[in-house]
Amino acid sequence: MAGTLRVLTGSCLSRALPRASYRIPVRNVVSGAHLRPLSTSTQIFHDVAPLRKYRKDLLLNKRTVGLVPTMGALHNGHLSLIRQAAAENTDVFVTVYVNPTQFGLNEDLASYPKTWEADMQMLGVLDQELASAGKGRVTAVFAPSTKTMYPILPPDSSIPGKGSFVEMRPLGQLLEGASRPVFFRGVATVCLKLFNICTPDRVYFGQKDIQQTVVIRRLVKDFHLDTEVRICPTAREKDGLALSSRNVYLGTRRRNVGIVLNQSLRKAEAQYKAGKRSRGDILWPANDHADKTLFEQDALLSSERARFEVDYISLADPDTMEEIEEVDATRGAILSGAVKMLPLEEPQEGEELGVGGGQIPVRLIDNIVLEPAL
Ligand SMILES: Nc1ncnc2c1ncn2[C@@H]1O[C@H](COP(=O)(O)OP(=O)(O)OP(=O)(O)O)[C@@H](O)[C@H]1O
Ligand SMILES: CC(C)(CO)[C@@H](O)C(=O)[O-]
Ligand code: BAL
Repeated sequence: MAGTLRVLTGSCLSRALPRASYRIPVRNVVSGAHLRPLSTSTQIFHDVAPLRKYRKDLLLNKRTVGLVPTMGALHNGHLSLIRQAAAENTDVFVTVYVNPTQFGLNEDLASYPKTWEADMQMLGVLDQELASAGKGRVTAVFAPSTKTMYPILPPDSSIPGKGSFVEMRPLGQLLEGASRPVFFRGVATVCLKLFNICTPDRVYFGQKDIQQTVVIRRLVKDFHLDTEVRICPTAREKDGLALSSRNVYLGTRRRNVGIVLNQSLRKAEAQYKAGKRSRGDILWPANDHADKTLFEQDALLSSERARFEVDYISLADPDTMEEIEEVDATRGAILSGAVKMLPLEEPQEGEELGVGGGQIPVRLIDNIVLEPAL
């Protein structure tokens, strides 16, 4: 049902923290069985048993836990999830774990940004803000090792991979899953583990990764997990670019062209808002804009251009992510897309190139929910 896609609205995006303001020191690392009594300050856990004990104590004290799973490299999108979790729970658990099984063998696991110190400082600043606002607090950060998360067999990212996995077919094989064949298997598997460890009352995910939210809803429903799934709106730059940990690799030239995805989706959305319902009518301006932008870039000198490939621009059913020919206005639909920003061919002296000198390909995703129109 379209209702399952409801994205929270409200103030969770309202206060962005400037990165320059990180000053709060990391506190309370807990790696063994020893635990401090319940406290308002953030504790960092690396192991399952002490976190479970901590969680149990919270339950006995009738406190509620909102879980925000992340892969670190925190930005204001993550913070918006945490603010929402803090508005709805007494305690927020943030997990920081770059899960290897969701990266295919040729994907960017090795280069995925790792900014632990900055992340902890960011959480410290945010937690102070939450304390002043009298909201729930970030009381636990769970940053497990891979041995902890995969205790029996080492993680295997190959398609026939050995191990214990959760798979959703065909949902996990569509769209993002078509380009990243082990992605949703890895996401569903690690989230099941995190949910089992943290037993959250609510879990918080960003709309930016819309197919992931559909996978998580499916996981919770199909496996009867006792938690509520909450989806928060996509935090964006002023021009509409979705915040993403991987944006640090873009550099100015690719970042300016990368907005093409959001622009294309908005053109499709305008068609829906104007009353169009057929796939062709909705998608053509999006494809047209992407094609024209691609053409423009190709025509530039290699020292000036930022080339990209469009992976998909999709109009899909909100529950199954399967392509649709016509939008049922009682259910709405999901417009989504992915582009791959290619390495710069000729980086220029003095150019702002981003992390990796403009040479790391960057996959950008975005989406717009077409709300039921009745
Ligand atoms: N711009 C955003 N707005 C709202 N939520 C976001 C945004 N970006 C990420 N999230 C959410 O934060 C959670 C953790 O995401 P993750 O740590 O992978 O960050 P990311 O920015 O999505 O990184 P990546 O570059 O890997 O896509 C997910 O639920 C994701 O949807
Ligand atoms: C949900 C998640 C933390 C699982 O590793 C990851 O896919 C992400 O950050 O979106
Ligand atoms: N935000 C989704 C995590 C990933 O791209 O691997």
